[in-house]
Amino acid sequence: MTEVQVMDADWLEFHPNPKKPDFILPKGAVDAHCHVFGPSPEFPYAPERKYTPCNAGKDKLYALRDFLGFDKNVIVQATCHGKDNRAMVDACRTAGDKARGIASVGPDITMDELRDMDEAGVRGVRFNFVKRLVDATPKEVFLGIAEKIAKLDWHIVVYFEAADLEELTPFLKQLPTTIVVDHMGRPDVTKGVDHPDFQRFIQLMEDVPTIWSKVTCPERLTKAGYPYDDVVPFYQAIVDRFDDRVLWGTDWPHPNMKTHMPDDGALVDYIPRIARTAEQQKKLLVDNPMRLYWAR
Ligand SMILES: O=C(O)/C=C(\CC(=O)C(=O)O)C(=O)O
Repeated sequence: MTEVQVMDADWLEFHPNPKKPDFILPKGAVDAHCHVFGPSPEFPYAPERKYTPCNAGKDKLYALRDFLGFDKNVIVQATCHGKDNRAMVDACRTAGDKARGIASVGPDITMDELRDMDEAGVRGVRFNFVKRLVDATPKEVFLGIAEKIAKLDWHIVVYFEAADLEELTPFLKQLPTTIVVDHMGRPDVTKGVDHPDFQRFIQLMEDVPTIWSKVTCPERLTKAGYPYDDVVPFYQAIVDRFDDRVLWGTDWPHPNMKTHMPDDGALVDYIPRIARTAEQQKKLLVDNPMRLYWAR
């Protein structure tokens, strides 16, 4: 019998009717960080998951894409689906050239399986180090996966929290591909841009020209709450230095938000505070994601 997977009691569902953004996105803009959840039971959540979300399938994602004015999506495998990439791959196939994917795979993945995903639009894997989301994976396992995916010219998305960066740095420097760091490595924004923890991240991007950053998730990083003023200097510090290596995304459907659910239209309106010039905005929303995900 199919198990009914009920969302967690404290789960916050995505915004039911976001505002139409005032900020007009440049033509061809890419939402380069979002997820699909299920829908279960068609795409069941993984037994090893740490949370059970609401269903948030491809149809809803693509309706939001069109409503906000985006042209394309990059769909990142969320941990609630473990290493079962079917929902994400199905969403990519449905969107055709309008979506790319980031998978989560184990060490036993074969080159044939990777090639199948590549044909569907997958262009990378995600290594997750956030302890509340996943059980730890040995670094040698990640290095083995990195060697395989490098053959397909994929890249690696890494998700970690600021406190873990120092320990992770030698590992990141060993990875053979481009690396994209989720949400600027999740700085503690109460410490300020000049704190050694955030300066360490800036220094890493200075030292390693293949490291990119997503300038995403003010709703997650803020301590002050909406309109997320406290996160603005962090984004500007990264975008002003590395405007060729930054990506932006909604993070829809906003997993594990506990304080509030952001309005996706208001998140789009926040973009001009992250990237202040039209040139920076075009790089962030069009040129950079196109170079990384749509080169072929
Ligand atoms: O959207 C995100 O990046 C953030 C997540 C969830 C997540 O990534 C996952 O489950 O894979 C989080 O911080 O809870």
